[in-house]
Parts: sequence; structure tokens; C-alpha cells
Amino acid sequence: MELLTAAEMRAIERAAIESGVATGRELMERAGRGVVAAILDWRPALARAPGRAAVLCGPGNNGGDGFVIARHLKMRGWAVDVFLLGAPANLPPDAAENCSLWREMGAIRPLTEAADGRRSVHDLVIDALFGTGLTRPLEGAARVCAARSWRRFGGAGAVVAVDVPSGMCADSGRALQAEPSDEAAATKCDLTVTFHHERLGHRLAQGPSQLCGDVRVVDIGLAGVPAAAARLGAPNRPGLSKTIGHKYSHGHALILSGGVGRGGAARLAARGALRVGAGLVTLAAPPAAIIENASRLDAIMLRSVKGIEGISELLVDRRINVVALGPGLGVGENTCAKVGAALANEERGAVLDADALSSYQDEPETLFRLTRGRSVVLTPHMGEFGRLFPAVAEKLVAPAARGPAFSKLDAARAAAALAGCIILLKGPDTVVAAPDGEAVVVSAHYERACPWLATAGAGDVLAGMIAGLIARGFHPFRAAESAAWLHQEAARGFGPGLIAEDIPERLPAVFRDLGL
Ligand SMILES: NC(=O)C1=CN([C@@H]2O[C@H](COP(=O)(O)OP(=O)(O)OC[C@H]3O[C@@H](n4cnc5c(N)ncnc54)[C@H](OP(=O)(O)O)[C@@H]3O)[C@@H](O)[C@H]2O)[C@@H](O)CC1
Ligand SMILES: [K+]
Repeated sequence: MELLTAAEMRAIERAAIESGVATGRELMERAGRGVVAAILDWRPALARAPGRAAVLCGPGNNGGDGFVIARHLKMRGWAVDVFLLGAPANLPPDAAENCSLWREMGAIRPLTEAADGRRSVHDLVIDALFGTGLTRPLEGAARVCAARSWRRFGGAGAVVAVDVPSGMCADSGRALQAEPSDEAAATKCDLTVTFHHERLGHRLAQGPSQLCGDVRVVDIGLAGVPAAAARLGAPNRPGLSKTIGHKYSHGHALILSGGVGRGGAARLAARGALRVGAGLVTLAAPPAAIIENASRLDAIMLRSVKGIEGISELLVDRRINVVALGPGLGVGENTCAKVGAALANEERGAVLDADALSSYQDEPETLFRLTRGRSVVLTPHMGEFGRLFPAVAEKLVAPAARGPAFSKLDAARAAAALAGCIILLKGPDTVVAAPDGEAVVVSAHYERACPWLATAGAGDVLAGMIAGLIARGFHPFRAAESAAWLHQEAARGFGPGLIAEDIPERLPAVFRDLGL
């Protein structure tokens, strides 16, 4: 599924209008009608018993959709109060036409009346203030309305956004705010109905976690998706379904373990690599940690390695086609030396996580010299990301004062370009980006939400799963994308109470469900 930016959506709309596929009016009619149908399908009780709706219309075409919605709700027996920000005379042409049509059916009141403090009596509030044309933070009555939505508009049964919650940047999912002290304001919705394809903002940052509620996509008869910015991540079924042949044909992953009492992370990673289908998985541990590991591992092979030389000697074996390291290694020069040894052979893939990333916080460029142009995946969480890419992270945490705002996708892309390899930036809105700009959002939101995945050790398992897929011959980008999806899916299937150990053990069920 494609994820569009506001500019891409505008280009698609323009192309449709210019080629005569539809007029702007027709698109607006389909959009407004589609929103009403989507709402009634979403909450069938609203279809059975029409109540009272407030439609908040903005000064652009999002407001135009609002007038269409008001008309269709009224035709279905709803009592409808329409509020407008600005004057009808300032509306763009299609919105103005629909404003006129509405005026034949009912009154228009200034938005300030909706913003005043009285309790709302509405069963439904339609937020048609701003859509993809939002360029700056909300102010005045629009801001008050958005802020009130956090208190559910007094008595309102449901708050529904047209296209995007007003105040939210469609490209980043961030609420626009003028300065850090300025509390970000965007409408908090129960449902967001968008058109053609989802926007990036429906999948990133606060969009899915706080603002959109549920999301429905309405088909308004637009064809084609020219060069979309990104898409929703998915498992690579053909790659995963390749039948298991000789164990060596599915590669050999090496996981580097920390010292005594610090091997748990590597064991979790190794288990992830094995369950995701690596032919062989070896865990390399310092001699003192061998007994500890031997008592905990069966199918995973164990090798004692002494120092950096030990790792290099082991890696003379070219059948080891990927190394995963970082978890449990500790931050410091010794870990940097291990990264150097792991990346010495150009043909080998690598997954660097946790301490393997943080060890380079003082000189990230040293790491990037090793990773550039290589089959390497870096898997930072936001904290590690900030250590390796401080300038990029700063842009992401600075208040989003103008739309389109710098997004998590922009950040991962910028980082991938700097490091010259694949970046997987973790979160419920995981982004995987490549140096050439290709990017996916692997989303654990909406029906795929699994907040219990944020558990200690889950990241170690993910690093191992990526390594396991690279061992199997996946391109590192596809390995990161598929592993992130499988990782979420395993957590989803397990449910609350999940601990990291459960994730690898759930993978066979996930594969079964995928029909593999
Ligand atoms: N694309 C499609 O295929 C289809 C699109 N459709 C619909 O059109 C919507 C996009 O419409 P749109 O481009 O007119 O933008 P919209 O969001 O209504 O706002 C623009 C106005 O707001 C103003 N403004 C901005 N920020 C502001 C602020 N903070 N405070 C105050 N004002 C602010 C801005 O002024 P300016 O920034 O230019 O000064 C401008 O006047 C889209 O979301 C969808 O619902 C559908 O009908 C079907 C097909
Ligand atoms: K809106």
C-alpha cells in the first residue's frame, strides 16, 4: 500500500482533472459522500438513528468537503449545524459552490460559535477545517476547536476528521506548533477518512498514536500513483517461501556475545536468526562465557573466541555470510574493534545494533566509513539514532512550525544517505530507509497495534531476525522490512504478556498463517 505526501496527492488530483477523468467538483462530491458512507459503515448505530452533527468547515477545499458532508448528512435525516472559519466569499471555487448548495439547506455560523465554551450537543463532529493545505500552526477559533476535541467536544459521540485531523501535518503526522513552549494542537479524532491512499501522516509520529483514531480510505476514482514517497512495509512472501534445502544454502549467521552474564541479548538474537530460517547460527562468546552459554543453547552452535583476533580467525570461514553484533557488548573501543573485524570482508552482511552503534557516538563518521556501500543494516532506536545522527535528530525533535514538517521518514532517509547503508529506525512506526531514498513504514498501529512489543530484549531478537534473513540471501533492505513485519506479527499473535523469548517461538505460527 502506497503512502502519499500532500504534494503527491495534489499532483494526482491535478493529473486527473487535467486529463478529464473528473472535475474538481466531482472529486469533492465523491470525497464528501464517501466520508458519510465511511462513517455510517464504521458506526452502524449512527446510520440507524440519525442525530445532530456539527460540521466545522475551513477556508479551503477541506472545508469544501465539509459542505458536501453536511448536505449528505442532512439528506439522511441528520440535524446539521455548519460552522465556517472565514467568509464564504473567500472560499476557493469548488468549495464556494458547495457552500452555496448548503446555504439552500441550512445556515452557516461563524466558527467562533463552535469554539465557545458551551457543552456540545452533537453526536458527531466533522473536522473539515484543514487538510493537506495546512501550512502553519492552528490559531484562533480553529485552535480552540482542536484543543476542545481532546475533551471530546463536550457531549460529542464521535469526532471525525476529513482527510487528516486539522493541525496535523499530512506528511509527518506531527501537530504543527509555533515554538517548543507552544503546546501542539491538532484535532483528536475517533475516525479519519482519507482519499485514494493513506498519507504518510496517518502512519507516522502522533498521527496514528494520538490523532487519527481509526483510518478509512475512500476511493474517489483517481487512478495511478506516480512515484509515491513510500509504502507500507510487508513481508517478502516469495523470499520467505523459498523451500528449505541444504542447511548451507540458507546461509550461516554469526552472533557476537558479550562476556560472562551478558550473553542474554546475543542468545535472543541467535534464536531470532534461527527461527527466521538461517541455515546455521553460531554464537561466538569469550572463553569465560562458554559454560554459561553452553548450558542455554542447543540448536545454536557455540564457538569460543578470544579477543578481536579470535573473531577475525573465525571469520576466515566465508560460509559465514552475515554477522550481528552490538547487544550486550558494552560501549567502547573494544566494541569498535569488533565492528571493524565484522566488517573486514566486503562480501559479508552485517547488522549493527545497540552498543555497536553507541560506541561510535563520538565519531560517527568512523563508522560510516565502514558501512558506506555495504550490505549493512543499522537498527537504532531514537536514542541511539540521536547519538549517531545528532543533526538529523535535532531537526526531528525541533517543533514542527511549518508544513510539510520534517518527518521520521525524512530522518531515516537522511541517515541512510549519511551512513551509506540501510537504516531501520525503530518504533511502532518503524521506518526502513535506503541510501537511494527507498523507504517503507512498517506500521504497528490500528489493527496491527501491539504495544506489548516494547519489552526488554525485543530489539535483540529483531537484530537477529534481520541477520537470519540476510543469511538466507535477502537483500538487507528486504531483510529489515520483512523482519520488522514478522517481529510485529509474532508479537501481535502472542498478545499481552509477551516477553522477548516468546517472539522467535511464535514465528512458526506466523509462517503458517502466511501460508508458507
Ligand atoms: N487532492 C485531492 O485530490 C482532493 C482534495 N480534497 C480536499 O481538499 C483538501 C485540500 O484542500 P486545500 O489544498 O484547499 O487545503 P486546505 O487543507 O483546505 O487548507 C487550505 C487553506 O487553509 C489556509 N491555511 C493553511 N494553514 C492555515 C492555518 N494554520 N491557519 C489558517 N489558515 C491556514 C491556506 O491558506 P494559505 O496557507 O494559502 O495562506 C488555504 O487557504 C484535502 O485535504 C481534501 O480534504 C477533496 O475535495 C477531494 C480531492
Ligand atoms: K480535517
